[in-house]
Order: sequence, then structure tokens, then C-alpha cells
Amino acid sequence: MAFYSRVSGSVGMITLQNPPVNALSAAVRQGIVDAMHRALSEPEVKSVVICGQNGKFCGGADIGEFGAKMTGPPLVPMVHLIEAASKPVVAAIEGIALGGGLELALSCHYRIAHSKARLGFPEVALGLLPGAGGTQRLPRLIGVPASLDLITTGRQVTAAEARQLGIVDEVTDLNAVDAAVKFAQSVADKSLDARRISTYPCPRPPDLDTIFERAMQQVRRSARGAIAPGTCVQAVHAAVTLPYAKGMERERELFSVLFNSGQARALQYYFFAQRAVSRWSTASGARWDTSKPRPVHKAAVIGLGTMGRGITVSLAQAGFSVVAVETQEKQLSEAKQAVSGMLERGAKRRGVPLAHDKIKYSCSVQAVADVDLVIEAVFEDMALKKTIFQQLSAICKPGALLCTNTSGLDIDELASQTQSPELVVGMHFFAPAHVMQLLEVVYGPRSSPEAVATAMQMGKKMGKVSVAVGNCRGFVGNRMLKLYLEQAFFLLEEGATPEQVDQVLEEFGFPMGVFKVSDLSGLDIGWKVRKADGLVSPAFTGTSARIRGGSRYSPLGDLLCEQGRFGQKTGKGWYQYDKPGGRVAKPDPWLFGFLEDYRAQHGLVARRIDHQEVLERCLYPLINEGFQILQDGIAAGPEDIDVIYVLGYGWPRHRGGPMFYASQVGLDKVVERLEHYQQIHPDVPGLQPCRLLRKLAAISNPAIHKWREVIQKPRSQL
Ligand SMILES: C[C@H](O)[C@H](C)C(=O)SCCNC(=O)CCNC(=O)[C@H](O)C(C)(C)COP(=O)([O-])OP(=O)([O-])OC[C@H]1O[C@@H](n2cnc3c(N)ncnc32)[C@H](O)[C@@H]1OP(=O)([O-])[O-]
Repeated sequence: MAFYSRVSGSVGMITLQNPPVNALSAAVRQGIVDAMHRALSEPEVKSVVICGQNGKFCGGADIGEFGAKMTGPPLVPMVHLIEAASKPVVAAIEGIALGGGLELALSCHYRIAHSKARLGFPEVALGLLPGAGGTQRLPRLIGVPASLDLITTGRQVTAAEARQLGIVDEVTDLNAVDAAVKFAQSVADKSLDARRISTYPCPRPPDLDTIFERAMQQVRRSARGAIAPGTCVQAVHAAVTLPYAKGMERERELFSVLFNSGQARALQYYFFAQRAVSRWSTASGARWDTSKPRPVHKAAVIGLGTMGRGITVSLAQAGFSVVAVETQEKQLSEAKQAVSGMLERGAKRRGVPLAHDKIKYSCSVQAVADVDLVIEAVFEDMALKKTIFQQLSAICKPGALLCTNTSGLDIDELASQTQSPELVVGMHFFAPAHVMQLLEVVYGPRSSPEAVATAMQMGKKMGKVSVAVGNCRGFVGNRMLKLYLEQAFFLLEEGATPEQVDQVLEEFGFPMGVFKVSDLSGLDIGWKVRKADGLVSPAFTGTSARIRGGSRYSPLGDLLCEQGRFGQKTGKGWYQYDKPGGRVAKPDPWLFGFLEDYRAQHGLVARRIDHQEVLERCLYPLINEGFQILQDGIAAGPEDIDVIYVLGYGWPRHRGGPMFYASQVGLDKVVERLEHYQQIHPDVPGLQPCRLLRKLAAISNPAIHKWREVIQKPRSQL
């Protein structure tokens, strides 16, 4: 709601009250409208101030209301009521003025912001555009180029930048509400004719067409299939080419197109999913709200390779004291240099002080005796990791958490090397660890709720989005990825090319297709894992060359590695590059010949494979494995899987994530297509729809937020 009061005798105060971010719910909108009418009707009131409770002005429209039938006064008439008011209305902006919150402020005649406030139009990140006049008022106030930047990127600006752009009239370090009240009194008798932004002419820079062409090209380049950014450009264009009222009609048309789009639903689902994963639970019933994290002030990192360096930087930037251990002298000095460079660049980019002094380097594991938490990040070798966990268990102080950055090895096997297996969890970072936002927190059957809570909280403090998942081979992300990669290899065997498969996946919205990603991360990484799993051996020749454990297997990746084609790092992989370390992938004629010889050798006949088949065969088995993971209790809900795939594997956010995408396609359709391909490829178990998927498809595709009710049923009933 919105609370009305009178302050300083002549100022009507309207306070938004809807914690935590004073979103413009139906009740808040009704409160504002009622309060405005009251303020305008009270003769003693000469001016009005609008502010938000708890030091936050307004986080915009209530996203939680988008899925329901609209009630209460609509936003547009509300902002018109404020702008048309006969008494000056001043917005007192503290904390945030985002989306509809900034539109509310732009409908006021003056804006006073606290120096720590952030302002912006994040609607594009929700698959929308500013639909309460933002696309028509902002260009009139600050011009076209700056408006296109803010509205198509959704970036937030500081109060200082907002002042410089002309969005706010004053910035104060003092209490912005008090400042606004004083300001409101000072303008009580001033004319408002020049303060109603909708009446302003929209500036027409001479190179207007070029500006819009460039903006449209820019958003097309970065949008990767998302429709909102381009639609935002169209809406701002209406502000320049149409009178205000017509422009508002155009804004409303474009807004409703986006509002009713699948992409908007996917992005709004993802908005809440990314917040839901912090409310974690484990298969054994431990939960976020009943598990107390242990305090961590000092942490250690063992192994300063690429991942260890990134984790060290991320810990130091988060303010932790860090002991960084690398037993190889040469590696240690190289790591020191690399970490310093990353810290300097990070500090410059974020305008924060350097965190060099936070890190102590050592080449002895003994140095970690007094830390609260250790993250082991050595080479992905079980025997080596076991030795280190035995050492740590002997050296570390009682109660210290022992974490591993393994990307798929058995957490519980490592825990069994220690005196306190309950203090062992996985903290699986993604490369580069100081940049990628995702952290998979992996709990074993003996990990204590406190250990999980501590690792989850560490992730939050390091600016990560932490997702709690159970211990299994490859955890969630890599376990599902295996099915995706497997099908990509099979498609090459059957006639596709890496370019064709990658193009389909990039058109779907992935930043890079599966084969370009494989070249980037290095084919040898997967090769080592397959070797460790006993899938690669000279014994597999002739008819057994393409069978493992009775199931179909493609040795294509192994064969490329045997020829030293590890991808970008060797200048050759699925593509060729101008030199080792090259970044630009070019089709390699050698590979076409190699695939033809391979098919001939194994009696395979290439066939034309269409776009839809490539997409379905790459995505549906991955999705099916996601359901298997939910069925096994490794992930608590679809949100966990979707957040992992969007933040860790480049799944396009405007598609919500693999599980949300499946709910949009229709689970019965996914089952039907999997069964179709399984009939053709009976030797591929990953095409067999799992029980949970069949169950949910059978109960007529329940909405994704209803899946947990089914998942939580005892496994026997699934
Ligand atoms: C016509 C008009 O043009 C259009 C149509 C619109 O206006 S569209 C709407 C445009 N507005 C936005 O896109 C802003 C979205 N919010 C944010 O970016 C951030 O929330 C934040 C404001 C910067 C605070 O970040 P935080 O890190 O301090 O806390 P949090 O954990 O994120 O959020 C704290 C809690 O508040 C909830 N919440 C936040 N913003 C919300 C909103 N706008 N509506 C509903 N709930 C919201 C959130 O789900 C979480 O709930 P819970 O998980 O605790 O149950």
C-alpha cells in the first residue's frame, strides 16, 4: 500500500509500503492514486513528495502479479494523474528507482536522489520494455542516444550519472526525503508548465536514422534471438517520430506483444528461479532456513593453476584473508604474477581498492593449519586429491571445512580420506572462476547441513549464485552435458557437420555451439575423463569400436585427440584456427575427409539431417537427464537445473533454462520425440524417457512451479 501523511504543514507525503522493494502492486497503485487525490484536494497542501519505505524508492511493477489477472488502477493513468497534478510533486529517490519505479519518478515534476541510489530500466532483462511512459518520457528528458543505451541494456546508473544525464535534479548525501520536503516547499509556488516531461519536444539529432540503425544492429548482434531489445528500439523511435499520445499507444502495443511472449515468461520465470535457489534443501531434508553457516574469515586455496588462481582472486575481492598454496616453486611465482594482474584489472574495472594484502602465498600445505575453510583446486586426478585430503585432515584445525573444486569426481570418496567427512563439500567453480557467477555446492551423504550452509553463504559473499546439488558423477551440469555431447557426436556420424550443428544451437541462442565450446575448453579435457572411465582403449576396434557397455559410443572425439587435435590450444580441433591459441573458428576441409573415411570404415551412410532434428537430439536427451536428476533427488527442483545451465553452460536466458524450455515445448511432446528417436537408435539409453518425465507428461503437463509437488512424492510413487 501507500501511506499518506502531511509534513512541514504544507507538504503531502506519499510513502510506498511494500517490502522488500516497494514494488507497484495493485494495493500500492491504489494507495498512490488515493493519496494523490487527497493531497490535491487539501488546500493546505502546496506540494507533494513521493518516497519509499525502508530507504528504497521503488523496484518497479510487481513481477509477481504478471502471471495473474490485472487488478487495481493501471500504471499509465496513475503516472498521468501525477504529471498532470496542479501542485508540484517531488520524487525522493533512495536506494533504487527501477522500471515502473523510475517511470513513477519521471511522472513527478522534480527528482531528488540520494548519492547511493541506483536508477534504471531493467525491463529488457524481463523480456519487456518500460510500459508506463518510460520510452516516451526518457528521450524527451535526456535525448535519444542515452535513452537507447539505458532502455536496451537495462543497465543501472548511479545518482551522479543520473544527475549528469539530467534524469534527476539534485543529488544529496543527506536524507533524500528531508531534502525533497525542503525542495518541495521551495517550488510550491513555481509554475509546472515546464516540468511536465510528456510535453517536451523530443530532441531530433541530425544523424537520427544512423543512430537508430546502429542501435538496431547493436542489439541484434548481442541479443542472440531475444526479441525485447529490438522492440525497445522501436518504442524509443516512436518517441521521436510521434506526438506523445500516439507514442504512448505505440509503446502499449509493443509492450503487450512482449508481455504475451514466451520469452517474457521465460525471463520472468528465471528472475524468480535465480532467487529461489538460495532457498536450498538436500535430499536428506537439510534446509536453508534450519541450517546455520559457520563463520569464515580466513580461507585457503590448494593448487594455483587456472582455477586456483581465479578462486584466490574471487576470495580476496570478497574480503577474505587467503592462504594460496602451490608446492611447485615455478608455478607459485607464475601464479603470484597472474593473480596480481587479475586483482589490478578487477580493481580498476570495479573502482575498488586492491586486495593484494589479503593474500599470503606458500609452497607448504602446513600454512593452512589455522584457516576456517580450504578449497582444493589441484589437477583433476582422484589419487592426487585423496593424498591432499589426507594431509588437510591431519593439518587443519578442528571444524575447518574441506572443500574441493572437482568438476565431477566423487565427493564422498574424498570425504572418506578425512577424520571429519561431515565437513567435506564440493565447491565447483566455473572457468574463469573470478568472472563466472555460478557455483555448484555439492553435498555428499555425510556432508553436514552446516557445511552446506557455509559453502552456500561463501558463494553469496563471493558474488556467486550458489546452487546446492547432490553428489553423483558430473554433479548436475556436466552429467547433463554428457548426453548433449554424445548426441552431437552421433549427428556427425550420421551426416551432419560441426558447422551445421553449431549454427542450429547458436540460432537457438547459445553464445557458441557445442563443437566451438569443445575447441575452446580443449578436447583433451573430455578425453582424460573418458580414459578415466575406461571408455578409451586400443582394445575397442572393429565392431566394438562404437559400442561401450552394450550401448552406442562414438570414438570421434578420441580419434581427434589421438591426432593431437585438442582445439584452440593446438590450432586444430573440430575447426581450424590461424595458429595455436587462435580464437576464430574456420571450417577445416581435413575434417570433412576424416568424417567420410570414418563413416565408410564403419559402414555408416551420411544422410541429410534437418534443423529440428539437430535441436531435438541435442536438447531433449539433456533435458531427459535433467528429469532423471530430479527423480534421483540430486537437484531439489527445476529452478536449480535451469540456473546452472543459464549461468554455467550458456543456455539462453530468454529460453528460461532446459527444464522451463521443456515445459514450454510440452512434456508430452518431449516424450513423443525421445521415443521417436529411441526407436531409430535403440542402443542409446539416453533417449529412453525417464519415469518422472513420463509421469509429469501423463498428468497433462503441470505448470513448472507445480513439479516439486510430484518430485517430492516418495521415489517409489514416481
Ligand atoms: C511497467 C514497467 O515498466 C515494467 C513492467 C516494470 O516495472 S517490470 C519490473 C522492473 N523492475 C525490475 O526488474 C527490478 C527487479 N528487481 C531487482 O532487480 C532486484 O530485486 C533489486 C530491486 C535490485 C533488489 O536486489 P536485491 O539483491 O537487494 O534483492 P533480491 O533478492 O533481488 O529481491 C528481494 C526480494 O524482492 C523480490 N522482488 C524484487 N523486485 C521485485 C519486483 N519488481 N516485483 C516483485 N518482487 C520483486 C525478489 O523476488 C526477492 O524476493 P524473495 O526471493 O526474497 O522472495
